[in-house]
Amino acid sequence: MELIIDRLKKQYGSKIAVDRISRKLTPGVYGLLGANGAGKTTLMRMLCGILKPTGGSVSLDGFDFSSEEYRKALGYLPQDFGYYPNFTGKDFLMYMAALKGLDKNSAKKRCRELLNLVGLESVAGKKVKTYSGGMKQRLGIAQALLNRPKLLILDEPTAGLDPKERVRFRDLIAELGERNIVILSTHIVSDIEHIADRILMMKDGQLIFDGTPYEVGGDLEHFYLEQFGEVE
Ligand SMILES: Nc1ncnc2c1ncn2[C@@H]1O[C@H](COP(=O)(O)OP(=O)(O)OP(=O)(O)O)[C@@H](O)[C@H]1O
Repeated sequence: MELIIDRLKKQYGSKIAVDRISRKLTPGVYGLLGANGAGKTTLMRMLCGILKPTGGSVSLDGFDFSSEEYRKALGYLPQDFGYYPNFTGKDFLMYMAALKGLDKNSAKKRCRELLNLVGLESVAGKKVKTYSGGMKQRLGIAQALLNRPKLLILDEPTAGLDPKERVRFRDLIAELGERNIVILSTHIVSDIEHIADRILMMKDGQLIFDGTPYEVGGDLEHFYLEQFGEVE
């Protein structure tokens, strides 16, 4: 499986948010790191086909990102995910499953599996408005997995998770990354260090580093601050 990003660009007026990024990705977990405004969300939204690029293209195994095949292979957790507070966790997932075109029986089965996977089975019948931030985030991850995506894109997925949830999340992502392409963004360096196989660092719309946490030489936080000119 291969995701090919070719000279992808997004420009808003005179501001270039993503500056002709090219990269081939194979299965694994990719941590997209960058300061606020580096272009992470813009890049991810283009990879999800919900934001039209100014130039360039993206394809997954030869299918262009505007195609039905690409959309079917994609799972996405946006940064500002809209939950329905009066839905129960289970109803919310069933609703998302219907939107994604799953038939009722397979939706029921898949929802049960996913609630179990993200550890929400005991609160599945409770309303989302009673959930903690971390629980909502786990529900968001579950909905992104409904269609068994080959390409999973998660924008700031670790926001709001407590330490125990972080460990659970890390294990889940590592497992998914064995056979799928998982791209997750964050501006919290320590979150990515233990999760990602590769680190993609963004600054001013460009990829300024692409390598393994090992290549960084041990201290990612220091390396990151160096790249962003915040170390004397
Ligand atoms: N709709 C828009 N119109 C104009 N400029 C935009 C728009 N969306 C993003 N930008 C600009 O593009 C740049 C990249 O923004 P983006 O949201 O992709 O960054 P980010 O790395 O995701 O940051 P954050 O971590 O804050 O989400 C920023 O300078 C931002 O101000």
